[in-house]
Amino acid sequence: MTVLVTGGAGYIGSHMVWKLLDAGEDVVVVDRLSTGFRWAIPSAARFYLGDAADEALLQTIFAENDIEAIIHFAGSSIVPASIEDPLGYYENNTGKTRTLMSAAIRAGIRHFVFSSTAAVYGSQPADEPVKESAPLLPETPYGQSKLMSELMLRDAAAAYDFRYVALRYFNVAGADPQGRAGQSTDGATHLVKVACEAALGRRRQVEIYGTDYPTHDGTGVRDYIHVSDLVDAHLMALRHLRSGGRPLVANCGYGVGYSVLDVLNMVMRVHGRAFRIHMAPRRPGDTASVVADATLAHRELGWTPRYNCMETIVRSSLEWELQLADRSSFDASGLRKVFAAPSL
Ligand SMILES: NC(=O)c1ccc[n+]([C@@H]2O[C@H](COP(=O)([O-])OP(=O)(O)OC[C@H]3O[C@@H](n4cnc5c(N)ncnc54)[C@H](O)[C@@H]3O)[C@@H](O)[C@H]2O)c1
Ligand SMILES: O=c1ccn([C@@H]2O[C@H](COP(=O)(O)OP(=O)(O)O[C@H]3O[C@H](CO)[C@@H](O)[C@H](O)[C@H]3O)[C@@H](O)[C@H]2O)c(=O)[nH]1
Repeated sequence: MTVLVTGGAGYIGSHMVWKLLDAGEDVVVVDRLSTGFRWAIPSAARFYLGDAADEALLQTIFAENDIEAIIHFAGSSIVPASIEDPLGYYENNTGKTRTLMSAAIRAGIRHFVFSSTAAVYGSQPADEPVKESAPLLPETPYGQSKLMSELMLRDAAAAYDFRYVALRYFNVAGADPQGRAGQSTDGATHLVKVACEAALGRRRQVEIYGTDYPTHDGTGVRDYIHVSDLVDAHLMALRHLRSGGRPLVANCGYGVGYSVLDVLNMVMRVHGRAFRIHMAPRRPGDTASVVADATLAHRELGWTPRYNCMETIVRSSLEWELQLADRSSFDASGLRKVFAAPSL
């Protein structure tokens, strides 16, 4: 029995592949390498280069492997980019998820774990920490594209022999404590990565997008979850489905909010050196604050975070950034480039 990981060359997907292999699972990856890297996929996983919604490719994968479950990370994940290219986001996050689900159901694959997001709650969560039962009012195409996929999953599970867990991730950060994986995207926009790059002199400064939010210091507040705890929740979700568990939508976060300034100060403290910050206007699509109530994931999946400490998250991110200069000398096909990665 084999687990198919879509987007397994990406940031979260590559951590998932390591986690599954560590747990003794047989793993196949499909990834088109749009933002992921060939070198990020452990050699023990079988790799198919291509689109997660390429039906001919999926048929080949299903014919050559005994796929029992799909963990679907492949997608587009940048909130502001979805405002500039809404149809691209609906296509990659919703349309392609539909095609993949349909192929899976036709092939008799009954277990599906889906990457959803806190962005489904929109900018005015009724209460914080936010529960899964809060109003779903996504204000960006990104949040909307993921919510539409959640609804397709719900309806498919009601109609077919098919069960799923959709995990609503809050802000994922950090890197594998063993240093095998991390966030490697060029020109990443995620705050922790941006701040670590600035600390290491790879960016001139960090822009703070908005200082007039109704938060403790005026900057945006998020619930940062260590990527290793997140992929652990996926493994628990897989076990939940295998043991006959009901379809589930669950938040993944720690229930603790950090502002942009809190994060920047932590990176400076852990690294031991200051970097330049610049106060900038609010970024389109951003919300003031979003913090998870993850009671459901704890209760239904038995999920217990191990790295719920901002300092640990930052330390592992900095360690990965230091390694990345070496790793960046590989191109997307896994071949070593002849030049060093330019600094940002
Ligand atoms: N990073 C976060 O904080 C966060 C939070 C909530 C949800 N998510 C979701 O988690 C998933 C993974 O995010 P990530 O941060 O690892 O992003 P990522 O960009 O690092 O990884 C996505 C991977 O999917 C691949 N991919 C994209 N579209 C594809 C397609 N159509 N077919 C095949 N491969 C494709 C990319 O090449 C890449 O390897 C995404 O669906 C994202 O929306 C991420
Ligand atoms: O250079 C930067 C980058 C970010 N921020 C702020 O930092 C916070 C976090 O931003 P970012 O790291 O870009 O994450 P989000 O936009 O919150 O989105 C992430 O977290 C969501 C879940 O909450 C996921 O769905 C998305 O895929 C993922 O990109 C926000 O207040 C941003 O305005 C800055 O001030 N400067």
